[in-house]
Amino acid sequence: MQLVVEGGHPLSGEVLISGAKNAALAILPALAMTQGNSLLTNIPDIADVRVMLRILEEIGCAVEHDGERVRLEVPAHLNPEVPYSEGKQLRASSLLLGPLVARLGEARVPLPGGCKIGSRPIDLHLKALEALGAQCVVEHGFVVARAPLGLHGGPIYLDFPSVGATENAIMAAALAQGTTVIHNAAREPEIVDLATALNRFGARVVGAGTDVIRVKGVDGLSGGEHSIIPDRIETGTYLLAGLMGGGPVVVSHVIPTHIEPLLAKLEEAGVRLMVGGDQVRAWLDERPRAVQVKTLPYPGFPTDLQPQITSFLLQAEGTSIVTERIFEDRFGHVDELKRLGARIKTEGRTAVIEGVERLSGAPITATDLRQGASLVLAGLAAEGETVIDGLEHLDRGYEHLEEKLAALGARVHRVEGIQEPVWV
Ligand SMILES: CC(=O)N[C@H]1[C@@H](OP(=O)(O)OP(=O)(O)OC[C@H]2O[C@@H](n3ccc(=O)[nH]c3=O)[C@H](O)[C@@H]2O)O[C@H](CO)[C@@H](O)[C@@H]1O
Ligand SMILES: C=C(OP(=O)(O)O)C(=O)O
Repeated sequence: MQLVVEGGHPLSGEVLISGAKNAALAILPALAMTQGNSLLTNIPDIADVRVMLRILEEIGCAVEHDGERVRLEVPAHLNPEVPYSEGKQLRASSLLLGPLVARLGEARVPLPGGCKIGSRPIDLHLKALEALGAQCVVEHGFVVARAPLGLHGGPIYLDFPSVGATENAIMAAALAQGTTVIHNAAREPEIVDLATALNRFGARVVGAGTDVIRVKGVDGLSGGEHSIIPDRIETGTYLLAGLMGGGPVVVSHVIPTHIEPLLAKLEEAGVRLMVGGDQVRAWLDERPRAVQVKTLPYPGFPTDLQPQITSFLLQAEGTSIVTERIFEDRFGHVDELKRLGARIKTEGRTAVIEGVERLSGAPITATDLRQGASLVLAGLAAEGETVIDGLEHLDRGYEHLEEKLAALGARVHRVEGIQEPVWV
């Protein structure tokens, strides 16, 4: 499958943002700690969610998935082993470690997959679980965590505010005996959404959204209902997509405070913004100005929007500097963007972008989710056709990508294996 983007047609109009991939992928594993029936709404219909639902079925849950609603029935007995083929496809499969070891006293989870943007160890997850009394080893490709006598609360000090380690720590602590205090916790909105959902199911988590989170363990969790927060990364992606041609574009059903780090940067670049209720409107009256961007844990600029803002800055006036501080290998878009005429140099974790007035379409390859999104954005601005391979990466995290872009006036379509020219 390839995505053909016919560039040079400015986007305008409104796009409805889906539920957050990274919140859904934390709250679905949390349900493995509950017993009974639950309903999650505003679930994004994306490949990663479908894989997570298959995993939940394989460990014993009954799943009904209908568009943006998921009903889950969790029985008293669950299988502690996450199937290898599914588990290794996702980074978020690691988020079943905490719930399964807390509930069953044992978890067997394959070393996770996800975007290849650095080495992505899970040492901080394991250190957190060990602080609660679990013993963790890697055997035959699986992380095995054991706590036959149950977990007990205590202090957890994270060396880095890792999103996944914070989530695993909260979930494990929710069913541990006594109180856990997580220091240097990640503050991302998805952590707050996880805590909100857990509290609805009967957990006692306070402080989510700050760097100290307290969890008082309870004996069990019931099911419940929860609606997933809007996806701040999808929100940013569509704002930037609209701005590739000047806009105006409106993103709806969003939480504007969650994208403040992006909005601040866009204002600096000269973007005009109107924020109201659950909508943000953005447009440009003139060519954007170059800016400096540095990714940081929330509330810093999100690494998951770094590739997309890099594409936006390709056409800015002046020289922009983008520094990636979260992942050591997240410039996979740079070489592909150069094929479209971008002027970028990377040195270590920094990219220096000299704005150009014109990009031109070419065949290019998506190799991870947000890198792929940045190629689509550049393709929208490039003259002629850009043909993008590797759509499976985009499908992991963007719901109805072509339909949403087409509704904004983009000329994009999917084709089955385009015939390469044959040279004789
Ligand atoms: C499914 C999900 O929610 N994915 C998100 C989550 O990934 P993820 O939870 O994997 O990201 P982390 O916050 O854990 O990773 C941040 C940094 O910490 C390092 N690290 C992390 C854990 C660990 O045990 N040891 C360690 O060294 C990582 O290699 C990375 O350099 O947060 C990232 C940072 O906002 C986002 O880009 C991902 O979209
Ligand atoms: C890095 C990402 O996802 P994952 O952690 O699932 O690989 C992302 O969503 O940009």
